[in-house]
Amino acid sequence: MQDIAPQDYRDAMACLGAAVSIVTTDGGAGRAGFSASAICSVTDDPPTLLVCINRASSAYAGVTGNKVVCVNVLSARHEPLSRLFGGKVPADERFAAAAWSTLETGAPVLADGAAAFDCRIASVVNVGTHDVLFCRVVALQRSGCLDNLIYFGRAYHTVGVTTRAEAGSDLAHGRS
Ligand SMILES: NC(=O)C1=CN([C@@H]2O[C@H](COP(=O)(O)OP(=O)(O)OC[C@H]3O[C@@H](n4cnc5c(N)ncnc54)[C@H](O)[C@@H]3O)[C@@H](O)[C@H]2O)C=CC1
Ligand SMILES: Cc1cc2nc3c(=O)[nH]c(=O)nc-3n(C[C@H](O)[C@H](O)[C@H](O)COP(=O)(O)O)c2cc1C
Repeated sequence: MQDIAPQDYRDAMACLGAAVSIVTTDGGAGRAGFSASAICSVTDDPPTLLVCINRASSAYAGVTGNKVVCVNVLSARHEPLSRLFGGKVPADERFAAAAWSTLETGAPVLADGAAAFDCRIASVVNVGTHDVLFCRVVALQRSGCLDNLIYFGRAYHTVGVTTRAEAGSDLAHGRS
């Protein structure tokens, strides 16, 4: 096995582009949220996704205490919001920069996000510095699914369908 330094691993991971979401929580353990790219779909039955959260994150106590999260998928216009939720800014200041509602769990739902997955945390696996959260989706919200904010090469980018008025409904039916 090669001895792989964390920096070498990060340099290689910087080549793996990923969509950016804001993961939020609220409840007895407080309101919190952070920008996240380490998210993926696990299974559609039961609808489950996973989120990797650094245990050093300011959002960690809230997320694991409340046991609920909402994964708010971001569009291109949310880059400034993603920077705010990317660290060092107090939670109140992060949330003051956008409009929020709730679905079933009480975790904040971004009003104009591309999609929102409202989840209860079903199980947690500790791996190194992070916890992997397996999240059961209990409610959904979809709005204009026209573009995504992407993080690639340590910078923000956009990918999307901007020229077709029916793109949202086409995507909903799996057509491309
Ligand atoms: N999965 C995570 O926890 C991620 C954390 N970040 C945070 O944002 C900072 C800036 O990131 P970049 O500008 O992309 O430069 P970077 O060189 O720190 O990271 C490059 C890539 O490595 C991965 N990565 C970074 N930190 C990681 C961590 N602690 N655990 C697992 N994977 C990690 C991500 O895929 C990231 O895009 C990072 O230092 C980190 O604090 C960013 C992306 C993912
Ligand atoms: C584009 C981007 C993606 C990130 N992805 C994750 C992630 O998947 N998991 C994670 O724990 N932190 C991720 N972070 C870092 C957190 O957003 C945040 O910076 C970290 O939790 C520390 O912030 P704090 O000041 O709230 O403690 C990401 C940051 C950026 C800018």
